[in-house]
Amino acid sequence: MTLNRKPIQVSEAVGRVLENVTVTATEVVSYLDAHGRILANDLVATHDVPLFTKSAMDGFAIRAADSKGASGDNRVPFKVAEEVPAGSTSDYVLRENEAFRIMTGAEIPESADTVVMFEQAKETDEGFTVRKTFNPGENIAMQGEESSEGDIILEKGSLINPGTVAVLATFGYSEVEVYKKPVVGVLSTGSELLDVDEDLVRGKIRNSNTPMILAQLKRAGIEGRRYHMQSDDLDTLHDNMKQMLEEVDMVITTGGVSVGDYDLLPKIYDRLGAEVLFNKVAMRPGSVTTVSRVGDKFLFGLSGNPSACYSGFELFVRPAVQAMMASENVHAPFIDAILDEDFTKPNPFTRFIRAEVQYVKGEVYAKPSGFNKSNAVTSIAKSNCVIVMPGGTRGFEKGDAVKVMMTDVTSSADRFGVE
Ligand SMILES: Nc1nc2c(c(=O)[nH]1)N[C@H]1C(S)=C(S)[C@@H](COP(=O)(O)OP(=O)(O)OC[C@H]3O[C@@H](n4cnc5c(N)ncnc54)[C@H](O)[C@@H]3O)O[C@H]1N2
Ligand code: MOO
Ligand SMILES: [Mg+2]
Repeated sequence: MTLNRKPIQVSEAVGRVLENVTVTATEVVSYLDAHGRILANDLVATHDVPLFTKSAMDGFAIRAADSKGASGDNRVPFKVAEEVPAGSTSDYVLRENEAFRIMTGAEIPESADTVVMFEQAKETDEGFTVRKTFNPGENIAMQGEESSEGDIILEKGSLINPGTVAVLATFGYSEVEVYKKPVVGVLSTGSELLDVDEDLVRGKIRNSNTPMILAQLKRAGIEGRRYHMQSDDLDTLHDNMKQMLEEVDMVITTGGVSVGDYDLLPKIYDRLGAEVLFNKVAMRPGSVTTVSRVGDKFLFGLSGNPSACYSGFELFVRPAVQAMMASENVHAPFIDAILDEDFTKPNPFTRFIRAEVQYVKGEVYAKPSGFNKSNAVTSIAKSNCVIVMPGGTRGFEKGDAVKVMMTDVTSSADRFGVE
């Protein structure tokens, strides 16, 4: 184990992780299970949308020419010849001043070319009258106006969102080829750790990292596999991790990556013959975060301190998981915000501060979410983002511009966004 590790910049560390990604194989899933997955092929339109020229309104379909010259003083009368509800069609050919009573979504019969909304017509015993000249195409959705058969609607690598699911259904794709979700194993190390339902005893604490990471994986759309936490015993830990490597595509451990007598991960990477991509990053917290590789499998050695562990996941694991599924957009959104309270500590390394973003009158404010040391756990719970302060900077003051990495886009303002 080397005590003098050489720190690399965060961006370089992220880059090294992404360079080493192996994309997962693909599988075919039901369109109903496809949300959150990544398309393995271009999604191609199997027909025009709209599929046929249809009424966009409830009203009357007429020949526009028949309304010529209509005005308030000279209302032009129409007679209803047939009804066309949505889902029905008609081959009836309109004669002069005849109309279809037609509903939104119904196919426009060949002989009609415009639709008079109910609100634009005055109903009479025989039909209705209009008070203006209609142009062809009014209140009509034209076949193919949105997209044409053969169009690429979404490219390979796109995230399947609820709209994509609707597109799959539109085009009759009941199944879709997507990239497999990596199988991710999570193992916390530390002889001080107890399980959630164990009684606290002197010198011990409950394991909060494993469940936190399982939740972070869930937020990234992955069902992680929980491994039972391990004491700091070299042989057992080694054997367990070797076994894990046979069962999963990616191993996440927490704790034991620093330079303490019982920080065993460096020795285990050695024994496993892992290629260490980096073991020191110029960041706080989580400077000892270590990422290595055995074959095409990543081992993420996250720091044991909860805040460092959390940030390490968001910075390195989340993009890696996305990239393994061939996502085009692997990074969290970074936004500009106004710092909402003084932060006086200098930042020799890039600093990540769990924080809360709020939108106030069109401005974005970010405020540290409480006690924020590496060992903090409560500030993670109150955060929806992480403030990034570049290395080599002095303290920041309230009102300064800062960069913010969003972690939780489901968080929202306390009021509805429009009056
Ligand atoms: N001589 C030095 N000592 C330390 C350094 C250093 O550079 N030189 N770095 C410090 C920093 S910074 C950090 S961060 C920690 C990293 O420690 P490890 O990643 O080796 O993690 P552990 O030693 O196992 O645990 C650290 C801390 O976190 C608690 N912990 C661990 N696992 C969990 C868990 N699953 N749930 C909740 N809490 C957990 C553990 O009890 C310790 O308090 O090293 C510093 N030391
Ligand atoms: O690695 Mo530690 O979390 O920098 O404070
Ligand atoms: Mg340690």
